[in-house]
Amino acid sequence: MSVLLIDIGNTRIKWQTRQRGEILAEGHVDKNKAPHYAWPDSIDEVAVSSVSTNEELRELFNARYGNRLRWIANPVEGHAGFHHCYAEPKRLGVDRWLAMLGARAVFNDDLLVVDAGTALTLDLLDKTNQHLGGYIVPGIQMAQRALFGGTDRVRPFSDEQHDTNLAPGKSTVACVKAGVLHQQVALVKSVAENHKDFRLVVTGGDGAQLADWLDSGYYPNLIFDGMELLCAG
Ligand SMILES: Nc1ncnc2c1ncn2[C@@H]1O[C@H](COP(=O)(O)OP(=O)(O)O)[C@@H](O)[C@H]1O
Ligand SMILES: CC(C)(COP(=O)(O)O)[C@@H](O)C(=O)NCCC(=O)O
Ligand SMILES: [K+]
Repeated sequence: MSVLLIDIGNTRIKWQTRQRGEILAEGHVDKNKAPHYAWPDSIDEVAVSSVSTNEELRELFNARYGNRLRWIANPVEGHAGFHHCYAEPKRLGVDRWLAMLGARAVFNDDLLVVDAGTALTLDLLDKTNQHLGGYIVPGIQMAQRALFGGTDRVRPFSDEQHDTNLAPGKSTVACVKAGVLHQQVALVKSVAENHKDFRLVVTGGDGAQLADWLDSGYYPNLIFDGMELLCAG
């Protein structure tokens, strides 16, 4: 049984094809290029998780995959021993929920699941699968854009591009890049410090960059792992 797993985030679409847990192929595409993208076809089942309300994409995948398609827009309440803490569980981002399910498949510990995408999310899941809550802040790109877009003189000067690290910046761009990265690393460290027994697990498009500055592994496939588990029942 082959499955196509598609994760629609606020910035881009990621996909993988899998057979019994083995990754056969993967890719990513900007949302606006999705209609003209060469989507895999010889597939038994397709699951799409989406945090973006996008009827065009839904119609696209519906037309392409018909009754093979399962659309996951919200966490499934009462799923396999997972306990929500939101009064309205459907409001929890389905990507956060799937990343927690995916992380649980790998680790039995208390978990701090960090997803560095458009937004940076941090979620605490204890050993009994009780979601204790989390944090949402702008992700790296969004935080930088807020500064460049919301001020007159903090500009993305093209003659100031360079590698990013946590050292104090010596140009506008360096100050913004180092500042935003430092802020994100410091937030994760601070939450981890307050939950010392929780294992830190990092995923998301900017997760590898973040994990470099943290005492943590990078697990790029947590959302897909969660989706595959959900599809398996
Ligand atoms: N090939 C890529 N294309 C676009 N963004 C990328 C790519 N590789 C890494 N990134 C980073 O990943 C971030 C998006 O992460 P992702 O987890 O895909 O977000 P979302 O799920 O919110 O769409 C971007 O802000 C960018 O910094
Ligand atoms: C927080 C998010 C925007 C993160 O999305 P992403 O960065 O992966 O695009 C998404 O999980 C979402 O829309 N959540 C709904 C609100 C909530 O989780 O409470
Ligand atoms: K995220």
